[in-house]
Amino acid sequence: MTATIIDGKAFAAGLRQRIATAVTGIGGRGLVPGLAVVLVGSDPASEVYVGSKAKMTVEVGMRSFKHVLPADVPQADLIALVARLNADPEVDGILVQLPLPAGLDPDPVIAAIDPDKDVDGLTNTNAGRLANGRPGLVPCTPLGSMMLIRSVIPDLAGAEAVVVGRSNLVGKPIAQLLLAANATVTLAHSRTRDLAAVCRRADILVAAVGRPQMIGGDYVKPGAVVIDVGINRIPAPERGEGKTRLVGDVAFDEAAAVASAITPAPGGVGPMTIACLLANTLTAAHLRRGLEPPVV
Ligand SMILES: Nc1nc(=O)c2c([nH]1)NC[C@@H]1CN(c3ccc(C(=O)N[C@@H](CCC(=O)O)C(=O)O)cc3)C=[N+]21
Repeated sequence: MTATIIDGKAFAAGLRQRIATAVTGIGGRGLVPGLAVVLVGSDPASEVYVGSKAKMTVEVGMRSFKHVLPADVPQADLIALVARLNADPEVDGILVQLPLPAGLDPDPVIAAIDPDKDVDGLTNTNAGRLANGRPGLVPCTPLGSMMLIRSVIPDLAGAEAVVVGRSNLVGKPIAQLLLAANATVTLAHSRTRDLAAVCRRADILVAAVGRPQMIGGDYVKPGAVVIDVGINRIPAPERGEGKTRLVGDVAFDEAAAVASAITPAPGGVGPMTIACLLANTLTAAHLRRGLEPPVV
C-alpha cells in the first residue's frame, strides 16, 4: 500500500479562508478579533515564527498586537503585561511564546492568562474543561491534528487510537479529543513496554514524542492513519556543510509504505497549528461576548 499524503498546508490555507469569511461576517457588527503575541527574548527561530503568525492574523482580517520583552525581564513585569492584555477589550486572544528564556517560570505566567483569552488552551481551567467535556479553548496542535484525522476518518467511534507522547501541550489533549470522539485511546510514552507492538494496534497513530524519525514502518498497522506531530531539526550534510533539515517523529517513507494515510512533516500538522490559533481567537471573540462561535 502507498499512503495518501494528508496535505496540512492546503487544509490550513482552506481553514484560514473560512476564518477570514467568518471575520468579515462579524465585522459588520463592529467586532474585529484581536490576537496579542508576547515574545520574550530574541531567539531568531521564535522571531520568524511570531512574524508569520502576525502576518496570517492580519491576512484573515484580525488585529495583531505584538509585545517583545527583553530576555532579562522580571517575572513580575511579564505577569503585569499579561494582566493588561486580560483587561484590554481589543484583545481576544493572548499567546505567550514558549519556551521562555532561562530564569522565567512559565507556570505562573500561563496561570495569569484569562482562561477565556487563552487561545493556546494551556491554562488549568481549559485543560479541566477539555477533560470534563465542557466548552473551552483547546490547544492548537491537538485541534489541528483532529481536523486532519477527521478529514480521512469522519467517524472515529470504536477506532483504536494510540498517541505516543504524554505532554500537556500535545499528547494529553489529543488523547482527550480522541476519547471525546469515541475512539478507544491508548496514551503511550517513553516507558511503554514494547512500544512498537502497542503502536501496531492503532487504526490511528499519533506521534508526538519529539524524537526524529523514531516511529518506523514496524510501528504501523497496515492501513493505519499516521499523524506526525513532530518537527525536529537534524543535520543534513548531503545539503552542504552545516546545513539542517526538518523531519518528523515518523520515518516517513517506511511508514507511508504501510499506512493508508499519513501527514508529512513539514507540511502536515505544523501549518494547522497556526490556523487553529486563528480559529481559537475567533472562538474566544465570540465566547467572551456570549455569542455562539461559528463552525469553521
Ligand atoms: N505558546 C506557544 N504556542 C505554540 O503553539 C508554540 C509556541 N508557543 N512556541 C513554539 C512552538 C512551535 N510551533 C510551531 C507551529 C507551526 C509550525 C509550522 O507551521 N511549521 C512548518 C514548517 C516551518 C519551517 O519550515 O520552518 C510545517 O510544519 O510545515 C512550526 C512550529 C508552535 N509553537
